[in-house]
Amino acid sequence: MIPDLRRAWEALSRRPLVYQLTSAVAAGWQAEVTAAVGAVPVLSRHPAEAREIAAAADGLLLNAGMPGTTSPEAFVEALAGLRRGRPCLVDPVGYGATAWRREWIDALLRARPLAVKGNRAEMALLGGGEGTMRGVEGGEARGVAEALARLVRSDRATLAVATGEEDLLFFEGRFWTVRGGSPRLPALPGSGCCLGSVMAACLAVAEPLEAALAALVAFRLASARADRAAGPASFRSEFVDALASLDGADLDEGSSLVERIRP
Ligand SMILES: Nc1ncnc2c1ncn2[C@@H]1O[C@H](COP(=O)(O)OP(=O)(O)O)[C@@H](O)[C@H]1O
Ligand SMILES: Cc1ncsc1CCOP(=O)(O)O
Repeated sequence: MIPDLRRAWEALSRRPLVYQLTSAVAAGWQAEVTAAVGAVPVLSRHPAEAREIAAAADGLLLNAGMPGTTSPEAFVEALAGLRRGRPCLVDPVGYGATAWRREWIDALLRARPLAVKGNRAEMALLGGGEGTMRGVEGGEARGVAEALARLVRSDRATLAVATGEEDLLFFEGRFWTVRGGSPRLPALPGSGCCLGSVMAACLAVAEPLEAALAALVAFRLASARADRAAGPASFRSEFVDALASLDGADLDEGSSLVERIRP
């Protein structure tokens, strides 16, 4: 049975506060989509206040995209401040691009976040498969499903997601896929970062599987609605409008994009 995505989406009306340590290149868009789905974004990057902000947050997003010199310290502080039972999502942007980033993200996963989500190459590399990275752009990937399962079974996260033409999710021993949407979405730098923001918001108010699938489906639905935009800039704003317009009934309907599979 497909999990209740409507329930997860409608729970966003509780307006969770989502603390997001993320890249400057995507931060504005991430704040925008967080607000568009009804959640409340906060994005300070200073280590001196990260613990206090995290303590007040309903959920935390750690995005490794564009680290500054104090990011590792700020991430550690945020993890220390997050209240027990509140979810943390790690987005391992650019995993494998440099040795330093690889070690930094490996260390983050030792804190056992609830969820980890990246593109196929990032997730393959993170979980011991094969992948190529060009800057933060993912290329070829092999062994993605095995990598997701390995990440969860080795206790580095409870739920793992690899995005791509078809999103793949692993949770409690089961694989799920999500299809559809517009290929114009991944062409925009920061679209995966935005997915991390909405997924973190959903995780703050709903059960992990429902929450993660609701965010994945919402992105597919909204990108399909924006698909006819004239160019990348209008696609982006139509995508945000579409995301803001989604309701529980849309998510019910969008459940048809989800499938449970046995790879
Ligand atoms: N071929 C595709 N068609 C539709 N949506 C896609 C496609 N590839 C990726 N997506 C979606 O675009 C967003 C960004 O995914 P992706 O490019 O894989 O990650 P990243 O931006 O982190 O590299 C996600 O919401 C993902 O589901
Ligand atoms: C271009 C770029 N450089 C560092 S982070 C970043 C954004 C990557 O965002 P996404 O992985 O969501 O496309």
